[in-house]
Amino acid sequence: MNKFTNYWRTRFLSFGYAFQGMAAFLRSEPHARIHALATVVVVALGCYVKLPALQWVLLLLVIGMVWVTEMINTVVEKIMDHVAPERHPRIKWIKDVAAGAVLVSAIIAVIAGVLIFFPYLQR
Ligand SMILES: Nc1ncnc2c1ncn2[C@@H]1O[C@H](COP(=O)(O)OP(=O)(O)OP(=O)(O)O)[C@@H](O)[C@H]1O
Repeated sequence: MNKFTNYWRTRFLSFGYAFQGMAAFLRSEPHARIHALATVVVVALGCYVKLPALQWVLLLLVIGMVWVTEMINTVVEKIMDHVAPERHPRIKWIKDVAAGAVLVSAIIAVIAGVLIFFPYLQR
């Protein structure tokens, strides 16, 4: 196999692993299924009120931010549980700050959602 083919084969496999990661996250984390449901509801509402492109972009950005922070928070929790199963104030700090990142993104997403949808729901 030449270098070029090998490069694309490796990239293709990496995509496969990333999809496996998303599937594992959805399978194992109840939070993920709540996010999935919320995402479907919000996207359906966006289609119903026929959001313009720019508002779709903003909505998708905040939805993505919640997913990404939740996935990273879950990874942080799993790493800490694996490498340091004992209780320790530093582990509490790490997990609390990671959870705080999810909270920040969720609060921003709710505010953005209200600002985007409120004018449509008033009509
Ligand atoms: N090893 C530990 N040492 C000290 N505090 C911990 C430890 N593990 C968890 N905690 C505390 O308990 C909280 C909850 O941790 P946990 O790992 O159970 O996550 P969780 O928020 O319940 O996530 P999930 O519901 O996704 O499992 C942490 O934010 C932290 O305050």
